[in-house]
Amino acid sequence: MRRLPRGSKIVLASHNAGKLREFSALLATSGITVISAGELDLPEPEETEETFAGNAAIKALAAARASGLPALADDSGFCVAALNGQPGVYSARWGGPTKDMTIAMERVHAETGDNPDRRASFVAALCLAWPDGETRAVEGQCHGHTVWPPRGELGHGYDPMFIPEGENRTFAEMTDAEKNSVSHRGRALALFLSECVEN
Ligand SMILES: O=P(O)(O)OP(=O)(O)OP(=O)(O)OC[C@H]1O[C@@H](n2cnc3c(O)ncnc32)[C@H](O)[C@@H]1O
Ligand SMILES: [Mg+2]
Repeated sequence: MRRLPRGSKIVLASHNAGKLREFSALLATSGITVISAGELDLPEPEETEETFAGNAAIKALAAARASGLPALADDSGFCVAALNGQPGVYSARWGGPTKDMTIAMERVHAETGDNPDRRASFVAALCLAWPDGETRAVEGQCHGHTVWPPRGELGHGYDPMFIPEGENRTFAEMTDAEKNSVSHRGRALALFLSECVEN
């Protein structure tokens, strides 16, 4: 399996500002240079798969083919036990056409109702795609529970309503560095660096 040489330039195939900020911190010391899909004016492909890995592959392949560079995509979501794992791969779509995350969090809260089961987790699937179509995927998870009302101004997405295991603050009350050290994305990226990048 091909590994990414140190010093490579790759496309980060995401249009989500919060993810891009976390990735740039996580990759800062990796020796990998990144350019975002937005900077290259790449279109956002439709995410038609039913799995995180499937949608990550769609995004990574589209960006790699359009740019001629290896591309790394992240497909992620919030999985709530009381909702049988929803919103899952539909996490962005629960925010409606403008991906309004306040609306998305309110929907999770409304649909959870008074169910005492507050367990939830974040999942991130990362896919590295090469312009010739080869792909490599890794996944990270972060378990915890939901809180309501939302708390904190940091982070993005569903962060204000999620407390990771062993913490009493929401992700939105933690700095990017604190969140990255335990998050689904931080864990997935650590695996990516060890399995997919030359040491
Ligand atoms: O597809 P790209 O361009 O990367 O951007 P996106 O925002 O559409 O990203 P996804 O399709 O992967 O959808 C993920 C959803 O899950 C949410 N999400 C993902 N990671 C998160 C995190 O670390 N904290 C909070 N919410 C997160 C995020 O807000 C999105 O609504
Ligand atoms: Mg998306």
